[in-house]
Amino acid sequence: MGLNSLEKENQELKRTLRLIVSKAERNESILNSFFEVELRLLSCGRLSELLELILVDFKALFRLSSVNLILFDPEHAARSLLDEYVPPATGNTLRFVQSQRLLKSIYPNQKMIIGTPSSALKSEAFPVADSPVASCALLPLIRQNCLIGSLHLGSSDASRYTEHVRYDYIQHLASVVSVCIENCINQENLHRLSSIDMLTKVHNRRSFEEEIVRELSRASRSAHSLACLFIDLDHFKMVNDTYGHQTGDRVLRTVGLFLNKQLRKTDTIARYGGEEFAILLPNCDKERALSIAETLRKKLASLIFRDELSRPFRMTTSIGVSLCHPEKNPTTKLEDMAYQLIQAADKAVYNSKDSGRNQVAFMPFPHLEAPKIQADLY
Ligand SMILES: Nc1nc2c(ncn2[C@@H]2O[C@H](COP(=O)(O)OP(=O)(O)OP(=O)(O)O)[C@@H](O)[C@H]2O)c(=O)[nH]1
Repeated sequence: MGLNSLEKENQELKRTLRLIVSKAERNESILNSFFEVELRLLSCGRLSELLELILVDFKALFRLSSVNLILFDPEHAARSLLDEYVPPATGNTLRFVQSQRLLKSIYPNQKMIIGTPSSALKSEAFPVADSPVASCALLPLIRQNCLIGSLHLGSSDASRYTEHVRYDYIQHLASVVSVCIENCINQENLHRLSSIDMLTKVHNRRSFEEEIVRELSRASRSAHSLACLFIDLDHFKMVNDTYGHQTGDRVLRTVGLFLNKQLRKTDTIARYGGEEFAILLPNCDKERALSIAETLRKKLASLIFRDELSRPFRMTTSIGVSLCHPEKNPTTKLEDMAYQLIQAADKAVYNSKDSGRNQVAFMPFPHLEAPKIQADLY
């Protein structure tokens, strides 16, 4: 072999090596970015955060023209967690289905679909008209052998997703997405369950005590006041004794439902004790808090309850109101402030009961017991 041809072969080998190295570097960078995305997926604590990552960030991170997601949500477990979540408007959609029919028709054998979508599949997978999708990867989301959703990655580049290439990393990503979706839904529902009162479906005491600190912090940042109402049912023992415990339970449920309907979404309603409800009204001054308390008192007194035999009866309530301006107490710890606000509202209820029940009483914050006068000083 001549020197020339050796030189040529050498150059050819060097070029091939450069190609292999650059391919390996590209693969490594793809793997690294997938690894990063995986970590971000796993660190999402809320379903809304996870969906934002999938529907918005995936598009930019993977240079896609469209990302769409279908979730199988037969019992509204996911939807109920997304009350305040607004899905992205452009190009990407989030759909919930109550039956598996659609998912099974897309994935008859639970395998991912790669390539140029037929127009029927495209309109199903990328429903936003004019989505510039020339090739796509449709990934079944599977948990315990059951289709829980479908993730659609669309590219305007026809050669991006082709049947001739293996896409193990995307398949792996779909498995991680499936686990994360299931985890977020379960965790959030569990947290919700542990913070609601099972009988009345309003917040429980533990959740109220967390919420009051959060609301005080919010009020402090925005220099607003926070009003706290305690509502105690009058002579509730008599309701139990006269009409039975089950009727008593129904009264509590009705009151919880009623309070939920009366108040704003930003207000917090909790069952603080047996027959005592607590309410937080953010950004509410004294006059408004007293007027809301008076309206609730009147409306509650006009509710007609019925016992097991359909006998009608009414209930009255004693309501205590207090109010706090956290920014005026900058040296007090939020936890202490919360305790004092609860104490003040509770004391106000006590005064209302003392003055004959079925009325609203106000106790200023901070509520300090009058100092006891010691007899031997006189
Ligand atoms: N049915 C039912 N009763 C409850 C529940 N929790 C507490 N209670 C009852 O609520 C009653 C509260 O009685 P008291 O503390 O004497 O208060 P009251 O009879 O409302 O009297 P005042 O508050 O002084 O007007 C007790 O009989 C409790 O058994 C519950 O979950 N369901």
